[in-house]
Order: sequence, then structure tokens, then C-alpha cells
Amino acid sequence: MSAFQGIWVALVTPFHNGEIDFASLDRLTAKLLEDGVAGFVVCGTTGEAAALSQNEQLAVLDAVLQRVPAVRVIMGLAGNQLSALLDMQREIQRRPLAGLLVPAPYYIRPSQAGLEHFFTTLADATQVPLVLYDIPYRTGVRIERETLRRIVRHPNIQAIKDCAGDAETTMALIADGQVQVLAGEDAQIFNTLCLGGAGAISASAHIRADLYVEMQRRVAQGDLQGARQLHYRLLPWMQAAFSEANPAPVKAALALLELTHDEVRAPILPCSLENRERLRQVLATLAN
Ligand SMILES: O=C(O)C1=N[C@H](C(=O)O)C[C@H](O)C1
Repeated sequence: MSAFQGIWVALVTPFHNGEIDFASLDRLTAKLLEDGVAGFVVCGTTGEAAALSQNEQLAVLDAVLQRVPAVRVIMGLAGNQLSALLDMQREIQRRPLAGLLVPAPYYIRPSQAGLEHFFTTLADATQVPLVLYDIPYRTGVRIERETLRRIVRHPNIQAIKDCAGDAETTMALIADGQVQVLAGEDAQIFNTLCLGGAGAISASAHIRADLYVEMQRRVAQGDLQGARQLHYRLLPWMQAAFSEANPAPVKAALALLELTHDEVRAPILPCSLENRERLRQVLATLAN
């Protein structure tokens, strides 16, 4: 299996009474490993990195590394101040890791040349592979197809988390073969795998990760009918998981299953009562 293949879970950061709940974090990672996931993204969007201090982010990473082999851990590295990102990159790299997940700088909306400069600077400085996180609806800036194809020629950029919603770009990246293409939109996992993508980084795979792993295995074995059935079984849950700001529904679902407390950090708010009822019904369909 090459480095970035399979189902990677974009791990939530569990909280309890405002603090990081390390005991739940450990239980959750142990369970997901048992379910067969390839690895974890720590402090991604789903990990509420934006609501954690740098010390908290590093503490979460260290805790995960106690349980999970380093080759199965990707750390999120997001921000819009390049020098601060380079400092944080150095700090993170004092630990062993599979890679760093890096989105475009948010809010600034740099030019295409500016984006190329940004990713190349971080890729030149890295000691571990970079996974480019292409998520224009969060960063506010689109990386054009040809820019992306140029950027990923950098030897230190080895995968892309594809959330841009442009199938032509997904196919061009897979056909170019420069990087592993990982679905970053949960409802697109099946399509991306069928097109030749290497796997996924998924928030909804916190729940019934075994079914996501099975879906990927079936596509790899050419059992498209079996994989498609799993896709449609999981789809209502994937849709419910993003019915409010991520990760509120995922955390509510984990709490319904008594795996973590249902706590997010502002400005993300807890899942509404109405959606909680929807989650209860959707989870019942995945129970066995
Ligand atoms: O944290 C992540 O990485 C993910 N974030 C996406 C988002 O919240 O927009 C969704 C994806 O499932 C994983």
C-alpha cells in the first residue's frame, strides 16, 4: 500500500468542559484502528484546528502519536501567515509523521503565482510529504487546474485532498499520476475511487468506518455493485454529517453512540435538536 491510500479519518478533537478530552481521543482512535482505517488527519477542519491554540494542537498530535504509528498520522498545517506556518512546520516536524495537510492561505485570496509560491515554499522546507488540501469554499481562493498540476510536480507534494468539486480536475490529476488523489468530500468517495483515486480523508468515516473500508476494498477488487450498495447505504449519513457546520453533527453522532461528549468550540455550535433526531434515525439504519 503506498503512503496515502485507503480511508483516513479527519479526526475530531473531543472536548469535555472546555478542555481537550484526551481519554475519549484515545478510545476513539483505538476503535477506528480496529475498524481498519488507514490513518488519521489530526487538527484538520474536523479537528477544529482553528479553535485550538498551537500548544493544544501539538498536545493533540502528541497524544495521537502515543496510540497510532507515525506512518498513519497526518497533521493539519493551516493559516495565512507564511512565516508563522514555517515556524509551526518546524515544530511539528520534531515528531515523526506521515505527512502534513496544507490548505491555501484563507482570506487573502492571492494570485495563482502567489499560491504557487506559497505551496512551493512549504514544500521546499518540509521534511515529510505534503498533502495539498484543495478546499476553495473554505479558503476563499480557487487553485486553477493548471496551477494545481504545476504545484503537484514538486517531489515533496505527494497527495491531494480533493474538495474542489471539479470532476475534470480530479480526472486530470489522476491521469497525470503525479500525486495520490484522495476524496475530500465524503459523498464523492465512491466516485473518486472508481475514477482511480487512492482513497479518502473523511469526517463522516468516524461512524461505521468498517463500511467505508469495505467500500474501498470492493472497488479495488472490481466489485462495483457491492461498493455501490455500500455507498448508497452510507449516503444518508454522509449527507446528515454535513447538514450543519462540520464537525457538529459528527460530534453529536459520536455522543449518541456514547463514544465522546457532544461538545464543540464556538463559533461552531452544537447540533440542533431537529438534526439530532435526524441523526438518530440515520444511525439506526447503520446499526448492523
Ligand atoms: O477535516 C478535514 O480534513 C475534513 N474536512 C472537510 C470539511 O469539513 O470541509 C470534510 C472532510 O470530510 C474532511
